[in-house]
Amino acid sequence: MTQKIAVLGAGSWGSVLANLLVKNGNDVVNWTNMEEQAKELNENHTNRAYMPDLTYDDRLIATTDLKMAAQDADAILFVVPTQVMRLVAQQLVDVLKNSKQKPIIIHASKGLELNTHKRLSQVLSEEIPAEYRSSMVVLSGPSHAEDVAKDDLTLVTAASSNINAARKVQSLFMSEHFRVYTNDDIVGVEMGAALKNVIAIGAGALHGLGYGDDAKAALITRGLAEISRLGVAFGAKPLTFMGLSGVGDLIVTATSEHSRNWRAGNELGQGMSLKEVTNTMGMVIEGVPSTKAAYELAKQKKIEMPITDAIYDVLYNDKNIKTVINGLMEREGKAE
Ligand SMILES: NC(=O)C1=CN([C@@H]2O[C@H](COP(=O)(O)OP(=O)(O)OC[C@H]3O[C@@H](n4cnc5c(N)ncnc54)[C@H](OP(=O)(O)O)[C@@H]3O)[C@@H](O)[C@H]2O)C=CC1
Ligand SMILES: O=C(CO)COP(=O)(O)O
Repeated sequence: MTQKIAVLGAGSWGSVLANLLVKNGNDVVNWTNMEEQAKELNENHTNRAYMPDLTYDDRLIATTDLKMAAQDADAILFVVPTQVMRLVAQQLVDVLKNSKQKPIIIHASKGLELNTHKRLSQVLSEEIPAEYRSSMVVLSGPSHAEDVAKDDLTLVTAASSNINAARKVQSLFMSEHFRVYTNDDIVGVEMGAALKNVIAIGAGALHGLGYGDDAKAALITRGLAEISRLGVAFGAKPLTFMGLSGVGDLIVTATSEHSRNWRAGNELGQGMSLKEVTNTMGMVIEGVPSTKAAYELAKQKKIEMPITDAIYDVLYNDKNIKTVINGLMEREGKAE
């Protein structure tokens, strides 16, 4: 049965997921806060600032009217940057109060909220009262908008404590190019998603400085150990970090030139300042705020995260990258 789906956020990932959902036969409205962007998507079927090479399906409708997008929707997919998720959820509540049904709330963003350190499903649950939603599902995994836009092959995870809701989301997104697994560990999936961006900045920096494959493999492996340690301290299942939303997403983000986090690290490694990097990226670099949130969470829980500490020092204390790498290598010998 055709489902009415609102996709909130029309950046690279939001617009490409909206396009996928349309191609899967759903009625999809993509909400953006920019009039010009909605007009471009509706009239030219392009979104040049974010996905310059893609022509979108002409059945995709874009709007700046949140009520038109989300009222009476079967599912609402949030794909806005982490730090504005709460704001957008607050805007949505009035629309939901007047809706005839309770939608499934899904998000596909990756990060931790600054100050509260909360996961995004926690933020959404706090802002959207349970009486206005049916369930909460997280979509995550190794998935670059650039690859999905080309109908390359992508495999992700739909995580929820409500397995029926995860299955419903699985069926909404599955296509011959896009395969979805279900998972019941929402904590592990969200922690893996947020923390891999931190390690990807480090991997990009190693590349920018000219380090070789051994160094990158070591960073990814020891980075995964840190991600798992912090995630497990918050109740995640250790095995989740071995799956698509864990090591899978870490591999793609820490090695792909499509990754904004990897590219940010690469530019830092080549000597650009963080300000220059963020000003020129034109898209959200989630790993920057998530590094701060992860650093503070680790301190709170007394979890040892030397790589995260080192990346925090580079981003927030203006430390030299080579100096922090030397510091990591000179730590006392340990058992793996
Ligand atoms: N790109 C990808 O391949 C993937 C991204 N993700 C995740 O998806 C999330 C979104 O990323 P992505 O699409 O890449 O980001 P982009 O930077 O491409 O797009 C984000 C969009 O959100 C808009 N936005 C910012 N603030 C608001 C607001 N208050 N209300 C409405 N819209 C707003 C931005 O507008 P403006 O530019 O004007 O600020 C922009 O259009 C991130 O958490 C990311 O980690 C996950 C998997 C893959
Ligand atoms: O999450 C992603 C790939 O799975 C996208 O990562 P970037 O935000 O670094 O581009």
